Amino acid sequence: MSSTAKSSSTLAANKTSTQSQQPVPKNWPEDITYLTDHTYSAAVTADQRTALTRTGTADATWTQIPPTSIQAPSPLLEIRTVTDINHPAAGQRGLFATQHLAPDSFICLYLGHVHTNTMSDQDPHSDYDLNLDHDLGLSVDAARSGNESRCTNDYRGIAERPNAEFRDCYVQVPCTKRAAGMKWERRAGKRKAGVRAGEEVLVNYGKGYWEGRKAVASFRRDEEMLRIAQLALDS
Ligand SMILES: C[S@@+](CC[C@H](N)C(=O)[O-])C[C@H]1O[C@@H](n2cnc3c(N)ncnc32)[C@H](O)[C@@H]1O
Repeated sequence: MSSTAKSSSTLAANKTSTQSQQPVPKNWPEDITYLTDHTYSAAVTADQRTALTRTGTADATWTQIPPTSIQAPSPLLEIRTVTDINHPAAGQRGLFATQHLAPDSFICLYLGHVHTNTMSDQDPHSDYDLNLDHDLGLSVDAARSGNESRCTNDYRGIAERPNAEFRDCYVQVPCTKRAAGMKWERRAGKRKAGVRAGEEVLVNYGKGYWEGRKAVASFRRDEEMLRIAQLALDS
């Protein structure tokens, strides 16, 4: 599963996550912890964390997202329950733009629990797992905790093409070892071609995602999940 501000009154601030007094977006699922930054599995090593930090010039083209562009909840987005019965994810949640999101503009980070890709540290059944760094063997799972991004659906069966995509970017995180007290650390963020106000934000999960879901559905003998995965693969 990679722009700016409207009144925060479009997002309810009357509920809080279980861990803090952090306001959560309207329609946020009650059983999911709302995050404002990643959490990390104990299996993620200090070396892996360091490798996520911007050090060299090879990745200098990656966008640095200024802290002012990252708001939680995001005023750019609204989580809605999909009521259109022709929508393949009807009854589930989807993510919608509250205003026009300009082409190539930053939309939202994909936050969740960063884990290693070892069998013991991942949930193969998760529908919310996004690769963070293949070489480092790290992914982000938003199955139990995350932010608005976890509600982004795949474009298959909904639109002709995706209108957003996940791109690598950097955000500033606190660092006591740096004189500035901050360093740039890698994240996945959504941006792309432009999304009209009220339009659903859709990405391309990739065929591999749906093939994986199909395999899990077959293993679980979950007919409904199998049907959805096959539909997505056929569309
Ligand atoms: C990351 S979640 C997306 C948010 C999800 N709709 C929700 O309510 O939390 C991924 C799951 O959403 C559903 N989904 C997303 N895009 C879909 C599509 N194009 N067709 C059918 N189901 C889709 C599938 O159940 C998939 O496993």
